[in-house]
Amino acid sequence: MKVAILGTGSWATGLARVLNDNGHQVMLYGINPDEIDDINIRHCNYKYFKDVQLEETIVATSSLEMTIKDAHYILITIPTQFVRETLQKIKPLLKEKVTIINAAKGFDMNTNMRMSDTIRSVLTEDEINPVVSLIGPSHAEEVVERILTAVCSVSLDETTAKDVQKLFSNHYFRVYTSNDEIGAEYGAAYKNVIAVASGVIAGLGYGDNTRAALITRGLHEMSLYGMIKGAKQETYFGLTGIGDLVVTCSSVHSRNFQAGYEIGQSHRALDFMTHNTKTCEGVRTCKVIHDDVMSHDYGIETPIVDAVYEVLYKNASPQEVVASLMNRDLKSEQL
Ligand SMILES: NC(=O)C1=CN([C@@H]2O[C@H](COP(=O)(O)OP(=O)(O)OC[C@H]3O[C@@H](n4cnc5c(N)ncnc54)[C@H](OP(=O)(O)O)[C@@H]3O)[C@@H](O)[C@H]2O)C=CC1
Ligand SMILES: O=C(CO)COP(=O)(O)O
Repeated sequence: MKVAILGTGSWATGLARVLNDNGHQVMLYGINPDEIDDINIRHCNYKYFKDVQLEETIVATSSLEMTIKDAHYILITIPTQFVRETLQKIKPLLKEKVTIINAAKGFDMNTNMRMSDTIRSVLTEDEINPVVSLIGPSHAEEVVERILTAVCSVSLDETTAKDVQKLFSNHYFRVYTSNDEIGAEYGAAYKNVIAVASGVIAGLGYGDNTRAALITRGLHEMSLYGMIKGAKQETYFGLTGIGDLVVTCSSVHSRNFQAGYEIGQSHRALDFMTHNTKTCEGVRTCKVIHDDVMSHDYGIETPIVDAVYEVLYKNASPQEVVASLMNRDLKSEQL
């Protein structure tokens, strides 16, 4: 099978290795000449993985047309803000029906739609098979080292979910199926905001108790929000829920965690917000969710998202925001 992979960043490279290990033909589409040359000439991706030697069968190009040509699958591994424009470029190039597999986590830049809806708003049923998302606790830095990982192939269509499950699964990469597209996609986006908060509390010097409390209350908050959107509650006890939340809140590999850490250490977000160039989708996701909750009467509270919003967008002191979170009215855990 040929898989066209959008992006030459960390997740594109990590998943390219999984697919290459499984005997599939992979071609990466990139916009960064250094990353493309690294992959094609030096067989590495030095910017992201200093010590990893890649297989020569993993190739990259700046030609979207060459990447898409004869591809059975198109894997989206670019940041969410570029997904719509890239799909619009792909649309006229499609000759046969393909399966789009989304691995990006967040919302569309223009419409704030989740990713599967964004894909379906650009590409029609005549052009693509049912959309699949690959979501779960998986940092590229570990996948590229073939460290045991489990994720979900999420689709409204069971047959396509199973097809993608088979495509990726191997002895170090285990894929489950799920049909809760809404739950998985809102969870994958929401957990990035909680990961920023986790970095902030680490940067401020708090400990394991604090992180455990944050993850637990973060899960509660993200499941309430997901269910408002139509998610199944049980999804939040699975790989796309608690699994993805734990890995992103606890790992030094997470750019969202790193962002929060930097902010916690520097006691203000202004510097980070002005200078950051890394993929850190929790920053925008925080605003999307905050604005959505503020403008609707959903009947839920989102104190962690609100706190991160204050820090990122109002330049509030992280220390003071944490103190005010702790000083809220006491309540039952179920609320
Ligand atoms: N890294 C991970 O472990 C995981 C990431 N994800 C998700 O995958 C998505 C990609 O993240 P990740 O790989 O980490 O990000 P990276 O920052 O590592 O890589 C992003 C890549 O996309 C390229 N790019 C940017 N814009 C375009 C465009 N318009 N067309 C083609 N390529 C483009 C970048 O080029 P340049 O270098 O020039 O900017 C870079 O090569 C995100 O949504 C993330 O949440 C999901 C699970 C795990
Ligand atoms: O989604 C991820 C892990 O599942 C990647 O998280 P970061 O974007 O924070 O690195």
